[in-house]
Amino acid sequence: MTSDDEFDDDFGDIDISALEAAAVQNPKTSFKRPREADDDDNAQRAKTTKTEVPHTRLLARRVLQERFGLDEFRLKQELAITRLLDGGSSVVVFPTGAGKSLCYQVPAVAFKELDKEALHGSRAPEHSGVTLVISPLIALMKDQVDALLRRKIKAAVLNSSISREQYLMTQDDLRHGRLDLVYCAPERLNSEGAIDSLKAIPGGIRLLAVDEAHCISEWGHSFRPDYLKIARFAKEANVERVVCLTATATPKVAQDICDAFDIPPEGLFSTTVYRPNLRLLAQSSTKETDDLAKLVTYLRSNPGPTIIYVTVQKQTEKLAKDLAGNGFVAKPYHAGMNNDLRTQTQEQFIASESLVVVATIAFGMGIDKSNVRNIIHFDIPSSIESYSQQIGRAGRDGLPSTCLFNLSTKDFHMRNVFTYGDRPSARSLRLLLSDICSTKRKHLKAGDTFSVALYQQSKEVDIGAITLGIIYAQLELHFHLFRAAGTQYSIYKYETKNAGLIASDKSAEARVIGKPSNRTKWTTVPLDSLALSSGIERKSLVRKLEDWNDRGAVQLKKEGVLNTFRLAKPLPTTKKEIDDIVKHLDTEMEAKELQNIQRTKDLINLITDRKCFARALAEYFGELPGSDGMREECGHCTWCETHEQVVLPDEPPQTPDPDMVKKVLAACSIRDDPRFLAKLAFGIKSPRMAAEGLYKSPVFESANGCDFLDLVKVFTKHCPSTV
Ligand SMILES: Nc1ncnc2c1ncn2[C@@H]1O[C@H](COP(=O)(O)OP(=O)(O)OP(=O)(O)O)[C@@H](O)[C@H]1O
Repeated sequence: MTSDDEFDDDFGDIDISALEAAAVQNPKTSFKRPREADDDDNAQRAKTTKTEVPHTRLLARRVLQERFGLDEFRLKQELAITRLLDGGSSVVVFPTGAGKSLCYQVPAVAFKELDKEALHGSRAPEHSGVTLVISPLIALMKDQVDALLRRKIKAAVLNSSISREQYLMTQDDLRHGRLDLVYCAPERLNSEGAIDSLKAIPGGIRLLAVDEAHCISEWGHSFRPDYLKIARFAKEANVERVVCLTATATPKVAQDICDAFDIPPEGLFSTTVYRPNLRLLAQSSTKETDDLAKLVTYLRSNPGPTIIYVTVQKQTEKLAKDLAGNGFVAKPYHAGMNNDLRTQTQEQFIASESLVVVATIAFGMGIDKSNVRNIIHFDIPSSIESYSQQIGRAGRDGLPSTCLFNLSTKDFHMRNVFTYGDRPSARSLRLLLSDICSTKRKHLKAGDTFSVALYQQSKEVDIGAITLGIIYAQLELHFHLFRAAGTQYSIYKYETKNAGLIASDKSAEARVIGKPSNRTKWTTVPLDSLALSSGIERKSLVRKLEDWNDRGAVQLKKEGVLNTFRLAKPLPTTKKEIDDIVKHLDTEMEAKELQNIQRTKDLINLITDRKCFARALAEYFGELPGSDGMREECGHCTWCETHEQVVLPDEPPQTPDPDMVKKVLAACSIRDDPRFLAKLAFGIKSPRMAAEGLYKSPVFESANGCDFLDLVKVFTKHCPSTV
């Protein structure tokens, strides 16, 4: 289980290697970058930089007005944009909804204008280069691209949401320099083919925009190791300049971002998180308090569009129903709902003057609604950063809005489920490393590839999919064992639709694939062995099958996602080498767990301190008193209004009950993993627990009032063979 349903992972991009192969091979679209053109580009880049400076500010304003229909820049938009147009890189830290997107959209359009204006010749339009936007939010990319297309700005997405035809078309557009902006998810940089095609864009990557850039920092609240690959990519692809954007960056996180892309301090443009129109309230309650009644009273006296944040998907449904029972129009929203329903709820919310949406953190990113009147935290957010980002969605129109934090002792259990659930046990790490470095891969040398079915491996080693992804990224980035090379399907089968078309195909690939089975409806194509025996590349065979599918000769079915990795050196073989990696990973996971515990403490301290909330928030993000109009006291938070501390009821964790321990041990024969037993007793799900059918056992969550780490200690005594 993980708290990270904030982002849509792009793991669905699985036929990417085949698509890339198709795009590259298409003779109509293939592009060979002429040597002379490269050289010209470089020379012109050097020349134009000198002449651009006086024009850039005016040009940016003109693009803003003529292409985006807006009058003037906000905050430090103009400073950040001008710096980019002048050839520098920027880090932009503006609050939610402040207008970060324009900081890359305006330059993306302005580059072509700059080229036209340059005094000493210019790049040809098709050599103007592209702005590549990396964002973890697939839905948001699509919304932005649609909005840009409406403004006649040429933009496209490259992610798992698009069809094969759209993908090939976008690749073609890229190769011919027809796009101003292209959006993709960070996971795309796990594909060698995708990296190669981005590197081959004529005119190069003029600007790389990294959205949600706090994910780069290990100190950030949602560190994503794939983000570290962006900086590596930026160097390898010689991107001309970078803009990193985030709504939440402590000084440490901002520094990490600057360091990753070698951006000097003058490239950092940040504005205050202080929002004078937001009234920040907090109230505490005990396990016995009727929180629903309190919420209903609050909503009756604070009408208007409202988002209520809770932690788990089920709770969104229940609370929305409870509120509907009390006469409110309330809807749930979470990542598990189908896309149509999510879109419908989102659209209703945007149009509504009164709708209450009860949501997980999946709701809000990219929702451009100016009159949200209430943001309510009905659970404990994961960090001050998340809290700040979420309250930032209130009152974008500048009108008074309220943010209520309902802090209840009963919510700590769920927060801890997320905090402790993300860390795999040492046993799981050992199993994983033994599996990756198994003897079957002993013969592999640097440059060779190996493939893993991550979904299957996740179950076998009892590590959730997202954590597994993080570990693979660490093995790549910290241990330099291999590099992610892409994803592919393990099984290709087809049903014949037009036997004549297949029979008339005399290509080498068709010969190798052979005749369709006449005994079964579906013919399975053993791609790996055919490629090995024939010497024809696997991707050429895949391309042939896709081609048959496109021409209606067959209906193709693809199953079983495999992630492929290219070795940087032979995999470790000795027990010591493997143990060292396990130890290192375990130490890192422990540090991360402690960091997450501290994040919750920091947030609780902020709410329960004897201090103005708004001021404490601004200080957390490194703002000094007096900066940007921030006063000693905001005058309208719970502290400022009452000068009474919000007191968290003292409800210490229970001591693990020996009877409970006995029951857990009686219900489960596992004795090789104390963390597993502690998770079972505490109520944290895991792939192994699902396989053992233990969720329904009465012992699951039977010790939810205990401290999780106390439980680990108790169960360690019953697992003698583990360290
Ligand atoms: N200078 C401006 N003048 C008027 N409107 C603007 C300006 N800059 C941005 N906006 C508008 O503000 C809204 C929010 O912008 P945007 O989505 O870029 O914010 P953001 O900072 O990326 O927010 P988030 O953190 O939620 O992603 C958009 O409707 C955008 O058109």
